[in-house]
Amino acid sequence: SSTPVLDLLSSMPSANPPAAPPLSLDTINPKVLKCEYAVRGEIVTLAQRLQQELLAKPGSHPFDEILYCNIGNPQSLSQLPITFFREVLALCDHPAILDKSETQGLFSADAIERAWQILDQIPGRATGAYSHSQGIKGLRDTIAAGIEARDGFPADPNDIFLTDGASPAVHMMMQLLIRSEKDGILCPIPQYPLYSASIALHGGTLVPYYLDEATGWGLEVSELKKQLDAAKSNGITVRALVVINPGNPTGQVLAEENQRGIVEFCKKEGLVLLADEVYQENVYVPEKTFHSFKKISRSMGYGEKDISLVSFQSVSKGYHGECGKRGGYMEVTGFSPDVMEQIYKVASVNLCSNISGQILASLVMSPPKVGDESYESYCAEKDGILSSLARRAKALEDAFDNLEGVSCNKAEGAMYLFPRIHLPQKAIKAAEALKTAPDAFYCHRLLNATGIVVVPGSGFGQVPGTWHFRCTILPQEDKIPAIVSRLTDFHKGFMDEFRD
Ligand SMILES: Cc1ncc(COP(=O)(O)O)c(CN[C@@H]2CONC2=O)c1O
Repeated sequence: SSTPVLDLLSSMPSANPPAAPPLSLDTINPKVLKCEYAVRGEIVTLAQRLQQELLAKPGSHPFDEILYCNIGNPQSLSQLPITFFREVLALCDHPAILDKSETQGLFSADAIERAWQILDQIPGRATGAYSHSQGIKGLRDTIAAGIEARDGFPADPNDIFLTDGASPAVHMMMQLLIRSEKDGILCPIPQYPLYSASIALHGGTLVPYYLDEATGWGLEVSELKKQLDAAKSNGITVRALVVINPGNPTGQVLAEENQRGIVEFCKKEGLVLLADEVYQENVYVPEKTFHSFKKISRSMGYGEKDISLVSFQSVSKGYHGECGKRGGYMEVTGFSPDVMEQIYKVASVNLCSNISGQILASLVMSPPKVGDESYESYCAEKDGILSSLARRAKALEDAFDNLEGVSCNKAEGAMYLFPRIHLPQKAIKAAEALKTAPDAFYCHRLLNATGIVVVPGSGFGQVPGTWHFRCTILPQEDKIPAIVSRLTDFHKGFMDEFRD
């Protein structure tokens, strides 16, 4: 029966409904409030303010420039992009010049050939069009071939999702895995705070496992088991294990045997292994080699039916450092077809990732080969960047190690150093008086005295009672001596002021 008119009228909104209260911290999603991302936290905000003050009033601070050592953003610190990659990108984005005779003189023959090859894989040769939601199939074929060449085991292009950097891929997996706060994700401590932020945003629980600083940030399977059992006893269902290899902020490169133990652990406990491998090209010590978890698991005889493994890659790191191009992928293996369909559905909500990032991801996984015209120049650029990063890592590691009360593990890989600072009680009390973490207090004082921006260890997590900060190895080599002397002078003054 129809609803009586009176009911309809009473249910009609009144002519002047009360204005909705303006949004406040009390009325936004509490998961957003809980989320934190220290890499661009309040130290960086202060640095940006100081930078404005220096611009407005040169000489207003005891330094003439801000040195951003807080973020792994190589090209913001003058690192040059790889010529071949940029040639291909430019040609793909303006195909009209491909046919011009003068182009032959401006671009390498193999870049022109690669651009044609890529454009032939894009419907309508239009880099301005939406692509397949997993990314252009031809580029996924290239990336799969690159993974196979790296690992020696098959890779399926249909397992690859091209994303706007690794970050959205991580968010997608957290969205898939976390059903409530009762779902936990095992994360390393110290960790890259994308993970703690994403888990918070998706309403899950971060289950910490501590890397062992005394053994060069070793990852002990016994620690994984201990933390897993503790979480279970608190009613948490642990869904996945995050491993960052090479590590951020810790810089360690896992030994193969350690990786095998981790794969066994995930298989035995039924955990999805989330392998963050964005620094796979950043290994600086001869005694370590990067092995993907895909390669390790397959070499143990574990296939699709034995372990669920998601591997993340990015164009932001390595020797290419193309952070702003927002390229990357996740290779999703060991999931059932119907779950893969759900992941595809979520990817399709964002339509597709940006095409430049997709092209770049394919170039990173299939760079110039022996015999290509660009091969020698490509190798010179790549080796030049990586050997310089290795020298900078060593120089800064030695500098930190020479500071009173500071110890610094070797940066075997990645782009960071994470020195431990043994702060005097006087400094800790001074920090407490300011209601700030002791390492944040140190970083603030460092910034105000030298213009050097580093991130407090509390932004990555650390064993309670220990204090660290993270410094990138990215400032150009000619700036390293000035950084070292500024840092050393500051630290001496700080310790003179607060020594117990
Ligand atoms: C371990 C790790 N995973 C994923 C990402 C995300 O990379 P995308 O650019 O591909 O999204 C980063 C970025 N590194 C951050 C950014 O700079 N400094 C850092 O610690 C990272 O360090």
